[in-house]
Amino acid sequence: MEQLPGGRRPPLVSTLGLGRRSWEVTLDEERGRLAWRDPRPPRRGSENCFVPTSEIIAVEETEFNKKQRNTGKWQKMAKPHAFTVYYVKKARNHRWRCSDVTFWCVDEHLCNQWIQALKELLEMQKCRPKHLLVYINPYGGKRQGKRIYEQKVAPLFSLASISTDVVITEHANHAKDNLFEVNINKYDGVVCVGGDGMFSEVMHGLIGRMQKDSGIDQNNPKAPLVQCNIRIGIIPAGSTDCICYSTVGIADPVTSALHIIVGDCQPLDVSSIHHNNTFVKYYVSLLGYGFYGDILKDSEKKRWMGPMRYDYSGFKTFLSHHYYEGTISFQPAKHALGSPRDKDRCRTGCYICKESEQQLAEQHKTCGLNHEEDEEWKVIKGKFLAINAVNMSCACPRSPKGLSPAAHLADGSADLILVRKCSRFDFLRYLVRHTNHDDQFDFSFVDVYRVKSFQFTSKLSEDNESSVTDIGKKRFGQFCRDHPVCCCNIANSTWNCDGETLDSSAIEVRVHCQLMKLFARGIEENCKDEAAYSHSSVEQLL
Ligand SMILES: CCCCCCCCCCCCC/C=C/[C@@H](O)[C@H](COP(=O)(O)O)NC(C)=O
Ligand SMILES: Nc1ncnc2c1ncn2[C@@H]1O[C@H](COP(=O)(O)OP(=O)(O)O)[C@@H](O)[C@H]1O
Ligand SMILES: [Ca+2]
Repeated sequence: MEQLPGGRRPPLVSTLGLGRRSWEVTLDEERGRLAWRDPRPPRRGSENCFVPTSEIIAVEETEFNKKQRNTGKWQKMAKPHAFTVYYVKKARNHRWRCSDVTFWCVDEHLCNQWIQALKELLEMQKCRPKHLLVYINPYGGKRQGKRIYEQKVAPLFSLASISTDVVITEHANHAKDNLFEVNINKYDGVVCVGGDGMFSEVMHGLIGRMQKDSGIDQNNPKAPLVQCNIRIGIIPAGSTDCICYSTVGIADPVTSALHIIVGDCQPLDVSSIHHNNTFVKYYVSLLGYGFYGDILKDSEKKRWMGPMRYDYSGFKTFLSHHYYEGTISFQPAKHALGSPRDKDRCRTGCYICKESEQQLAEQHKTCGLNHEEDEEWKVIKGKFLAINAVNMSCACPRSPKGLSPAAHLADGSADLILVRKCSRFDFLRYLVRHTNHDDQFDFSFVDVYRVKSFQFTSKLSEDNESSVTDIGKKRFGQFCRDHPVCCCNIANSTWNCDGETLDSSAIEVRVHCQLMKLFARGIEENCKDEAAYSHSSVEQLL
């Protein structure tokens, strides 16, 4: 076929059958779309449809079955030839579905020409994965991971000619350990079926593997980490599914599978946590001390309850109303363009994240020569009900705009939210704002900072370093747990790190801009959704 300058072919235009009518069908490589138009004069009910070629899932030759042939004018005609195009259909609230359209014509050659052209176009989409490594946590969320993958995801992968190696995990850390052993170069991506904890495991495997292969010591908190270019896809089958929801806009297995198939790519900030120059963990969504740490610790004992455990432990933790004393020091993220109180949200193609990407590229050119150490540290001492450091909005079905609605996925910063000691009623007002449109930071007892690194030491560990003996410490802790009404918890809280608990309370955290990539495109700007969240009854009471 003749080619236009730049190697592109002229549009392919044919009159093809769709249902009982003839349509004008155009495959326009330059505009990147497949369109079909009812050529009759416009009247009510006549339609124009188009699909971006980047959102075509597959094309297949279709056998006309007897039933179709026996209806209407088929009987009088020579055997029609047909092909079906499977494509992404965007529904409400960021949900994607696989839709299809079947075109037919009598000319076999024309039909083959269409199939060939569409297949070549799909071949040209180099960002699409062909071979994936899949890890399924069969015990995540409502224990439906295996069923969700087999029934909803595997058929779509096979339709899109993606081959897979599937590992059903047998124990915690199975996926992580496996990622250190496999021939990772064989794959175009890794898929995890599970919740935030399962994602975290896969991410640790991949980032750890990359650093090991490059000879980077993860225990060095200042080591410039090597970016991980193998994308991770998340099929949500967990309890909170915050990472999936915050990067796609919905926690829906079919939607996520389709983002993987079309080869979307969303860079993501990852923060590293160290304690005494020893690597502890990475995280991408929430690192929470106090309220969210206590919920997680209590809920681990109630895993049998499934996702409900968070409601149970949430209520219990709210009533206990413990606050914790400590010191936070942080370096403000001066490089970042946005602020946590911005009205604008991080959406697909976010310019603030793009700006950070450019800064990062510049930094790589100068071999990472920045003088972070010289930059100012701010120090805050206080009594806190919650300390939440979020790398992304942390939107999830329970909190549709998240803990920091204006946080960015890939700007190299985290939002540090400090909720100081306040009354139970005020803390409830704050929590309710996780679920409605009101500003969560508009309280005298809540402070928020956009940071690139921070450190925390609890009052208890500060004191320990100087005087109290281990035995005395334990007794003191015990004493206050026996008198929960006093709320002044002498014991430490626990850090909730992407849904996993940490052993140490004193930590050092650094944001690594765009350290990894997901099969996602961020949340798309879309006016027909963002439907008003159902207002909770609690909200109406306040
Ligand atoms: C009275 C109104 C109370 C409203 C409470 C709103 C709760 C909003 C919860 C937002 C939590 C987002 C942060 C996500 C954390 C996940 O990494 C973690 C682990 O998720 P996983 O179990 O692995 O899916 N889940 C929790 C609850 O800590
Ligand atoms: N086969 C397994 N048995 C037990 N635990 C597992 C298994 N596979 C993964 N895990 C662990 O289960 C934890 C929670 O998994 P996740 O999928 O996040 O579910 P949930 O969202 O319900 O917490 C993760 O920390 C992961 O390491
Ligand atoms: Ca960020």
